[in-house]
Amino acid sequence: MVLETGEILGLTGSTMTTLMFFWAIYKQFFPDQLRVYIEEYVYKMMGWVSNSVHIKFDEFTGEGLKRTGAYNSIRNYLSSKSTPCARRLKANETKNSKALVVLSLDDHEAVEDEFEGVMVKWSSNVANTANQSNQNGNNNSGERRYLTLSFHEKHREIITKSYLGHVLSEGKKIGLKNTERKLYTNSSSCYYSDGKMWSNVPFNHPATLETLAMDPEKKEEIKKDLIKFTKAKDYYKKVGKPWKRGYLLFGPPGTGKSTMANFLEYDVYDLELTAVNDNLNLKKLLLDTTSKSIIVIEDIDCSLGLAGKKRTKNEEVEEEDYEEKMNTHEVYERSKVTLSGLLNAIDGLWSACTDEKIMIFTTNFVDNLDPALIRRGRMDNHIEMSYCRFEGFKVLAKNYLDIEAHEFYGEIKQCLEETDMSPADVAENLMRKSDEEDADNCLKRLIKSLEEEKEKVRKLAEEETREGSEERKQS
Ligand SMILES: Nc1ncnc2c1ncn2[C@@H]1O[C@H](COP(=O)(O)OP(=O)(O)OP(=O)(O)O)[C@@H](O)[C@H]1O
Repeated sequence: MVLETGEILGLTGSTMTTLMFFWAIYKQFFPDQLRVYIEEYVYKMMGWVSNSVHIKFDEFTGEGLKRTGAYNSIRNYLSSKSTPCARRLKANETKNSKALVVLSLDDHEAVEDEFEGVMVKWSSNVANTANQSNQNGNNNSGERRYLTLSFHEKHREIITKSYLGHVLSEGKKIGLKNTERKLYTNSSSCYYSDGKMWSNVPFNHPATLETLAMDPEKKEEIKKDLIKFTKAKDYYKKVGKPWKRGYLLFGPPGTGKSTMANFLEYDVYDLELTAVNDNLNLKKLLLDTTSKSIIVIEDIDCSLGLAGKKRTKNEEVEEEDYEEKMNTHEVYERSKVTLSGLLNAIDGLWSACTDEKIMIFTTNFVDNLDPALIRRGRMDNHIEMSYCRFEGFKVLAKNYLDIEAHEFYGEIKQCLEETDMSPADVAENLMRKSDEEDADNCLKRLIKSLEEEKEKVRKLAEEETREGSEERKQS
């Protein structure tokens, strides 16, 4: 029997009407709670008759209070997969995000993904749970969202052992990239009024490794070292070391030591040691930092007082005496963090509690530091930030004046070799004082300033020689 087109359309129409009728009855007469059970049961039955495996990821934890980290990571991962191809996306306004809205898979929408030649399907689902709500207000309409991963039974091993780990770690990375970076600071009262140990502000430092004036080879080395570290999770695990790296940046003021903390897209914890009450609080503060973060302790020689410095015999005795008094609460006026407290905090057991930590210590006087503090393993990489030389100057001229060559470059090169000027001072001279000021003027100002500096040093040296010879005469 061959059906005419009209008959086919009629048949389809009446089937659709019947289905819609039953659907309306089902929705109207079955209580929400019962519908959830029925839907889950049907879902299970489908699993029995097909070869597919389904894994469900709920949006909220069992108590319904907190969105699960896994759900967030998967949502981020799927956002990157679905944005270019899914037909229906949802725009979510999220706190602390760089973008105004973050796109994700809309409810009842699905997207396919491929991993090592295996195809999987992700779908975004909603179940009605009228009486369940949570305190976040995100789910107060009584809807429970979940993501379902479906794949063929024969790929169970690769999916559970490799694919899921891949999705979670990629999603976490995407989340971090999308999140606004923060700069954290600690306070002397230990806890802020909101009960937190750190307060934070959005951190949008414009400096990058590219804009930093320093020897290009050294810059490349640092870049490679940082990138190697960020990818070395498995290596650190294999050799049994916590995944952390310490950098000691030393050199004169204004050479970019503090700015260096900016070179990974990580949150920065600017730890003010003088505001830390004691060793215990230092540990608590460090435990309260997140993974993938940079902890900066500036001017470590000044922050720790005597404790961080190389000591003479007398000073060692004084220090022991001080520590004893400190334990009996007799002195309060100095930073109460001791050298051993700091060493413990850097590489004690706590340091294995969170992953991917970078510690940066800066100092103007590296020779003053106790060798225990800066030994390799604690401070893995010692980087000298030095005065501005010609290569560094070229970077600054490009940044500040948009020029790559100039007739004054020869003269400037020579001056920079004969004079020690910090990149901060060179940059200050190159900064246009008005919109109209041209590059020639800025470069002339720099040359004048370099000449003056050279003259100052020459006079100082002369004076010192004179004083030396007078002393010799007298003795
Ligand atoms: N190497 C550099 N390249 C580009 N700009 C620099 C460099 N060094 C310093 N500057 C400029 O000088 C400012 C101060 O630099 P920064 O605070 O990083 O120096 P520092 O070495 O930490 O100084 P201090 O020892 O006094 O803390 C920076 O904001 C930046 O504008």
